[in-house]
Amino acid sequence: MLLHFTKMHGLGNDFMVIDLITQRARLRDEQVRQLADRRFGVGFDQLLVVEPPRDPDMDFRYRIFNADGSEVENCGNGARCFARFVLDQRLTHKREIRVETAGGPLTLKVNDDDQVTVDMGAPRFSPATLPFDATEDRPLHALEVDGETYEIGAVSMGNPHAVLRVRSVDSAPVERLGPAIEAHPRFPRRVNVGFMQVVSPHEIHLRVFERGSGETLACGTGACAAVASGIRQGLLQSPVTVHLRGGDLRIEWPGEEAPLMMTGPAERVFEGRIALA
Ligand SMILES: N[C@@H](CCC[C@H](N)C(=O)O)C(=O)O
Repeated sequence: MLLHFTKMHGLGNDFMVIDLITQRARLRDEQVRQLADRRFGVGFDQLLVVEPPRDPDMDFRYRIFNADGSEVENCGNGARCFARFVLDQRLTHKREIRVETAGGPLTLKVNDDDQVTVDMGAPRFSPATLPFDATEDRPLHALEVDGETYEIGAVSMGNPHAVLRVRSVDSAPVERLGPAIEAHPRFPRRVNVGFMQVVSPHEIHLRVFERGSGETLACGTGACAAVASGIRQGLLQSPVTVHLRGGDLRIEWPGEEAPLMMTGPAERVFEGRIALA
């Protein structure tokens, strides 16, 4: 059976997007991993699946799978691509779209300049929400990795994030510390790891080693988590421009229970058909 797909990206964080409203398919973990392979498959950081909503108040259900086949709760860059996809494919004519995700409902707005603004909900800092094995909810937690202690912010954006402040993203030990923190036993469901360089209260550089996908050129939920953690620590003030390797995101957060708003681009690259093995 041939499955129609669209290849998209948000700041170089790339996606295979499949419409399972007009097509039928059931993907096994190993098929996701094969499709994600950049040599033997289509190649992507995440697979995004568009389905009909289960809740009648929502417009769509949107499921997210990492390149390693694991299903996850949330994806910020994916949410923007999702919004462009359902409009471009004429699955909706709405420019403000409500979607169900495994991490909770999201509201997406396609702006007149075609940038997409996503209401990402409020960040959660309580260790149990990630989950993270810690007794207290604090702005920074000491985490021991390979005999050294690092101070990390722990933030849930529906999905779990550890944020580590570094002097420079260029010299940050992303390849060494990323996988070690991702699989740290204090994060029983693993974690996305952000390396944040503060430039000014309104500007940071960020690299993210993503759970289940490795380092990506950009991570939307990672950008939100870094800004929330930076504001909570008194290092940043809303709005914040986040410079990622693939480009910039604008993040706004008034604080407390208010939602984080993320604005950035979403691009279609090509379309194709593939036979499922
Ligand atoms: N690229 C994403 C996040 C995708 C999911 C993440 N790897 C996880 O496992 O939670 C983004 O833009 O937010």
